[in-house]
Amino acid sequence: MKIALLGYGRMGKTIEELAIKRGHEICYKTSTAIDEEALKEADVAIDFSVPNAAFTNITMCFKLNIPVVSGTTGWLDNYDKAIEICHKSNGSFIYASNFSIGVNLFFKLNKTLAHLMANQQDYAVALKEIHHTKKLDAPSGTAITLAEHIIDATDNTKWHLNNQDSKDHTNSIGITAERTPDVPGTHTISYSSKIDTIEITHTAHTREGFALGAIIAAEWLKDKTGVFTMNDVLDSII
Ligand SMILES: NC(=O)C1=CN([C@@H]2O[C@H](COP(=O)(O)OP(=O)(O)OC[C@H]3O[C@@H](n4cnc5c(N)ncnc54)[C@H](OP(=O)(O)O)[C@@H]3O)[C@@H](O)[C@H]2O)C=CC1
Ligand SMILES: O=C(O)C1=N[C@H](C(=O)O)C[C@H](O)C1
Repeated sequence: MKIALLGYGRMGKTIEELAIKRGHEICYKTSTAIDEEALKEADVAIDFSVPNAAFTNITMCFKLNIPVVSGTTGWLDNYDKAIEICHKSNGSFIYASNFSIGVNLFFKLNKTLAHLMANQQDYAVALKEIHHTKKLDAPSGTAITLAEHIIDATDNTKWHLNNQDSKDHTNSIGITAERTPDVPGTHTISYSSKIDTIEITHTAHTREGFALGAIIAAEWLKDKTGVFTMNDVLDSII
């Protein structure tokens, strides 16, 4: 498979290494605006760029009819617009806030725990994410996905970033975002009462899990048309 890497930073480089080991070719890589002629050569594009470039990169792939997998976080205000363009141009697209298989299993665990805790009024839920100091967005995309899944199962109606504002936080899940050098990504959900705390944590030891999941998603998407999620990919491989 010929892969174009849109964004050649920490993730782009890790994907390149693993993709070559899986027998793929990196036919194009960029950390700036796309060269359309070069991108046209690709069977699939993988976008791990920056929040303000993701929408342009993704919609360029739709225009050129290249299936695209995106893991870039912090651009989701434009997600619905991207989906509309994808459908109109008969494109192929998967976005995930986290492509790691382990995190996607952790998403399922989080949903199950949220359902169990839904009627336990003595417990307060909280979310914490820790990432490296180079991360541009906070909270992480993964933390937002985890919060959204808890909101779907409980009385909580929104989330907020702790220490950022003093608005009304009734029925809102507080997310603490900590930045520590070199941490690939750690997410914890805790339910605390006066008596005890129930806590689940996913700790990424390296970026390989994110990269491998994105490549598996790209292999899966290559010959399909439509908008998919990582759940669609996992349902077919687990
Ligand atoms: N979904 C998932 O599983 C995961 C998602 N992520 C997300 O992926 C994104 C990238 O993470 P990471 O690799 O660590 O970040 P990096 O900063 O290491 O890489 C981003 C790269 O994108 C480049 N870039 C800037 N503008 C453009 C453009 N217009 N087109 C293409 N590339 C551009 C940057 O170049 P320059 O440095 O010159 O600006 C940089 O090389 C982040 O949003 C992060 O949150 C990360 C890990 C897992
Ligand atoms: O920026 C990162 O590094 C990561 N970003 C993603 C996110 O925002 O959730 C996924 C992973 O946690 C690493």
